[in-house]
Amino acid sequence: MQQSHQVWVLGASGYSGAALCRILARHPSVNIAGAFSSAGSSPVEINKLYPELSGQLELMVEPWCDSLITEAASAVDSVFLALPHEASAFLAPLLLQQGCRVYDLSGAFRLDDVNNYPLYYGFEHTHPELLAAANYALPELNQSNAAYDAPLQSLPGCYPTAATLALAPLLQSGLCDSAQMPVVTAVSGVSGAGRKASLTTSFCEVSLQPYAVLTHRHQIELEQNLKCELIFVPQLGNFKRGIVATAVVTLKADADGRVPDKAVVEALYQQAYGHQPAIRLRDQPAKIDDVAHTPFCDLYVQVVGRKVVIIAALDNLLKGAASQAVQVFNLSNGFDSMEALL
Ligand SMILES: NC(=O)C1=CN([C@@H]2O[C@H](COP(=O)(O)OP(=O)(O)OC[C@H]3O[C@@H](n4cnc5c(N)ncnc54)[C@H](OP(=O)(O)O)[C@@H]3O)[C@@H](O)[C@H]2O)C=CC1
Ligand SMILES: CC(=O)N[C@@H](CCC(=O)OP(=O)(O)O)C(=O)O
Repeated sequence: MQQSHQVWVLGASGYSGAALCRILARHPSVNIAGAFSSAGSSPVEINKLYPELSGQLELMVEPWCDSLITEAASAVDSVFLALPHEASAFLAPLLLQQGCRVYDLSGAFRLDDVNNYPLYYGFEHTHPELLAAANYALPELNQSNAAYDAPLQSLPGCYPTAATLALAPLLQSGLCDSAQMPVVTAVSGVSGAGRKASLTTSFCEVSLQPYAVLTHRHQIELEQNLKCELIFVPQLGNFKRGIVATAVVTLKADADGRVPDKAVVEALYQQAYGHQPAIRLRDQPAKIDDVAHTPFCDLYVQVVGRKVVIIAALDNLLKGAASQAVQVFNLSNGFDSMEALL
């Protein structure tokens, strides 16, 4: 029998942390040695916070305290951080110093350029060396085994997971007209904003609405991933979980005016993702209910003449956060990438 891998989950009282606990609890080679909420909160059974977990998961969520850091080296192999960005930026370096492997679900280590942190995240980053050392862990695109040995695994944002998976095969193929910027519009369920109460996400206030147009922090993350400028319009939808992202690109005509046909474009996606267990290539656009509560990203490609639309759908709390983190954990530790996820 394989030895149990000891893990902590910080942010376990939040949406993505609780989703992580639920998955990790059924991982045959993992023991959740600690699950934490913010300092100053009270210890609580996770199924008191999330009654749907009753009968499925018994786990105490304890208040975090920074003095626990010194116990990390002896207590755990890995720590999952499902925390606000700045809290991750502070804690990850301390946990790495203790020799733990860190899986960070926040944006604290996603960007290459440290100067973008004040602008897009509202804080000064004090560990630029970790931005270079972190692996940007999008398993279907970053497939080098060595990347998953890095002690710091930085998980992509939910919108960038959907939009990067949608666009990468085409943009990398050289078949697109580079004079036309790709356009991405994406609608997210309200759980994308986390569990903490806020007026904008309260029941009577939520109504389909674009926000942070061209200024969202995922704009820069997407441009970094796809190595081009693009237009990104996120929208809040009045449903709980899931994202549908619609990406639009234009194909380039060759010198004789010929344009690649649908079969050529579909073959690119088949080649990139046909063997990827967390991606489902669909012949119809997915609806939210097809992907909610699943670890999949569903992709649909339509081509008419030079016009291409790629539609990606995923659960923001799973393929956009917790199940992707477990996929990455599995890759780091030599398990099947979908262990505990199917
Ligand atoms: N929601 C989503 O769809 C996605 C979220 N993410 C990222 O994952 C992270 C967590 O998001 P989400 O689950 O939505 O957030 P939530 O607001 O639902 O949960 C945040 C968690 O962090 C805890 N916490 C807050 N501040 C601190 C602190 N200073 N020290 C220790 N614990 C703290 C909270 O504890 P308490 O309950 O006591 O307040 C809670 O457990 C964020 O970085 C987010 O950007 C990434 C992809 C998708
Ligand atoms: C609906 C909603 O509010 N969504 C969040 C994105 C959540 C996410 O995945 O991104 P991070 O990990 O970068 O926070 C937002 O727009 O801020």
